[in-house]
Amino acid sequence: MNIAKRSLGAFSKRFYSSSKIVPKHNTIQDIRDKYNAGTPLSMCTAYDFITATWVNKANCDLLLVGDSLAMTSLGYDSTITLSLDEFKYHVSSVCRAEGPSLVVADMPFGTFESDISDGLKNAIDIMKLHSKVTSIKVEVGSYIKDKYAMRFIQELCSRGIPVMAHIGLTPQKVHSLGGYKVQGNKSLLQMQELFETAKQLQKIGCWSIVIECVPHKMAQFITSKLSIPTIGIGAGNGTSGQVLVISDLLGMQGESVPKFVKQTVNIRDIATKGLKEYITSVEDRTFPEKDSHTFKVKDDLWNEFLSSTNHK
Ligand SMILES: Nc1nc(=O)c2c([nH]1)NC[C@@H]1CN(c3ccc(C(=O)N[C@@H](CCC(=O)O)C(=O)O)cc3)CN21
Ligand SMILES: CC(C)C(=O)C(=O)O
Ligand SMILES: [Mg+2]
Repeated sequence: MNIAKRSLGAFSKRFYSSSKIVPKHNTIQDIRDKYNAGTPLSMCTAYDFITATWVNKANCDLLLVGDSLAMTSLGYDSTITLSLDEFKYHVSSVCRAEGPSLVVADMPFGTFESDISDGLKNAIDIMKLHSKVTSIKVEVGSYIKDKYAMRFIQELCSRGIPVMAHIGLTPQKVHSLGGYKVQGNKSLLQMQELFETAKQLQKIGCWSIVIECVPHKMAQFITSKLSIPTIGIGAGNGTSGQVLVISDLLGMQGESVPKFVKQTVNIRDIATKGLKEYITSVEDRTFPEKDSHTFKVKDDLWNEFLSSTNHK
């Protein structure tokens, strides 16, 4: 046994030291290291190749293919109507962008609620879309009321599928929550359940937790009692990191956004200004310009062409 162990050790040492199979993006361990060093984690959604290229180029730690794309990219009025096939199409396009951001993909509504084994199959299918998909994110209510989601998450974790849980305001439960409302501020019971849920999720193996729309104090308290990173959205700056929806952050839609959003630039205004300039230049024929936007043919060939036709 000693010999076997020694030779295996030698093999693995050789294998790893000469191996070129190193991930070209952040791993969960990289994120853990940053969290352990006390550095806040940045996460942002992306919905397609182009937005994913921006997120990677900006060196965002984590990239979420969020089911919010139903509303921001596809124009649905909630995340509930999004189909798994529609979602997968977006996950694939996001993953084609190169760069460091660790890709997490949401489990859309209806892909795991009816049956655990269906849910596992769908999670595996999402992971199989691209080697970049590193973790699945699952929305979960209180650990007492939502025993099903807790079990599903446990099944994923026990199979080695990394899970980022999502608690607080869980948009897929908009109807049972009665709207997109702040959570963990209504009653003692609700606050205790939120805290217990977070602890249970860590216990069953989640590697991180998104906390959405809860009071700053609650999110900070939960974060201080956990040893896995929390990623907040509308949860104050006491979490281990922050996540925002890219179209909110960059002002891509210009419609009303939740109060917790910080908009850093206004892409929609820049884009419409650029489009108006283009339209004007088309209408007044200043575009395309003679030299920079057009192609030429040699004079003698052109003359030959003209004389070969009947046209003068
Ligand atoms: N563009 C976009 N950004 C998001 O953050 C987002 C989506 N879409 N779609 C899915 C969910 C829905 N989310 C939302 C939507 C609205 C509020 C909102 O209006 N909240 C109120 C507080 C309501 C209350 O408790 O009184 C707010 O004032 O921000 C919050 C989260 C978060 N997610
Ligand atoms: C808002 C984030 C956390 C999300 O779940 C999404 O974008 O779908
Ligand atoms: Mg989501």
